[in-house]
Amino acid sequence: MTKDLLMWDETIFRDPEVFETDFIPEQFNFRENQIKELAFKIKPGMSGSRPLNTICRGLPGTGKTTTIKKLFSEIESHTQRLVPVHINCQIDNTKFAIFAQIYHKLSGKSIPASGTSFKTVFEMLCKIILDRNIVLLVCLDDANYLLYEKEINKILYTLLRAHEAVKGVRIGIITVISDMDINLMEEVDMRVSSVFRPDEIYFPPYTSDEMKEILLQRVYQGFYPNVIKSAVIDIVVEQTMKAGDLRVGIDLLKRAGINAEMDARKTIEIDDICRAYEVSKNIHLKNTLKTLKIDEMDLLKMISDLAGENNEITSSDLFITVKEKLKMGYTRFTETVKKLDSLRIININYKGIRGRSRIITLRYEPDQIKENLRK
Ligand SMILES: Nc1ncnc2c1ncn2[C@@H]1O[C@H](COP(=O)(O)OP(=O)(O)OP(=O)(O)O)[C@@H](O)[C@H]1O
Repeated sequence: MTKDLLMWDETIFRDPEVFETDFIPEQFNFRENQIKELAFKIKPGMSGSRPLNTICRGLPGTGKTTTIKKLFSEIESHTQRLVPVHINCQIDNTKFAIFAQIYHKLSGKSIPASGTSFKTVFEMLCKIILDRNIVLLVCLDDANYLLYEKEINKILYTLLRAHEAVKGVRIGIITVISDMDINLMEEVDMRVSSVFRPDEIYFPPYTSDEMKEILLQRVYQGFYPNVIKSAVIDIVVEQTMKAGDLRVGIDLLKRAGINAEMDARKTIEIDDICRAYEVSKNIHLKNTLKTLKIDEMDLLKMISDLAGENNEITSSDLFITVKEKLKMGYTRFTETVKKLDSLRIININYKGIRGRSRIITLRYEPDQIKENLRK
């Protein structure tokens, strides 16, 4: 019986890979300007000069990482002079871990887990750069993760001033930020800002038509013909726009396809999408929560606790508790509430004749939020 199930080779997926999170699409529309701009900043590195520093900014799922990965593979296919290194700061978020990753990329070797000082790693790295006469281009993706412990200052300072420590070393930096409220230049100290001077490249959210075209492309590549009707795709687009993150739509297609296959059907129906959405909608939540600062997470957890007890939450009552338990000031409190609203995690409704009293409600189940808060 098990054998029959596993060997059943009829599938509606032509290429399941296209629904994976690390899939790099061949066709990458609506980001031509960003690619062009970033290429222009990087270009000096191709002939041995230092690339210009940049900040790529945009909400989650707006194609920042894909743009960079595409450009990096283009660089690698044209030159060995400029060496791009992509760092995922969600995973590597200390100075040592980041430089160890860069060393690994350049040498193919890992740093021994213990006993190697940062100074040694740095010197080994600079030696490779000089010996091979290369220019380094480091992308700090999801750099918001470096802000928590102010680690960003140590990392940027070391990268930006490397040429002062070792003459001839050239390094360009791309930082990627998915939090629209963070002004990186305000977060770094003077020693860094005086040499960093990045240009910003903005990645706007996709419109509904753009989302539809991107998702249609995945459908053509990922499913066999006629697996999903146009009207059903429209619902996927609608749900994706509601969540505000393209990843939700891609995940939704994959899960809906699996749902249809589990029922041994050859077409994806609306019900498959609705069932899938219950899981896929968390992708956006997870991506959004990861961009929050610690005190913002604390406030959200408090709202979730109160909402879980079926309380009506007015902003004035909430502030009394917040002031007492989180020691948060009023300005920061209103800023954070506004941010949670703009990220579509909470809703703010105005109540009362003069509309002064604000009621806060969650857009998700309280438990769903608490489960996805990393802490
Ligand atoms: N223009 C596009 N065409 C096709 N697929 C796209 C496009 N933009 C984004 N995607 C897809 O959407 C998903 C998210 O893209 P990406 O990781 O590049 O976003 P991001 O802005 O870096 O997000 P985050 O800030 O959360 O890291 C990926 O699966 C990517 O393939």
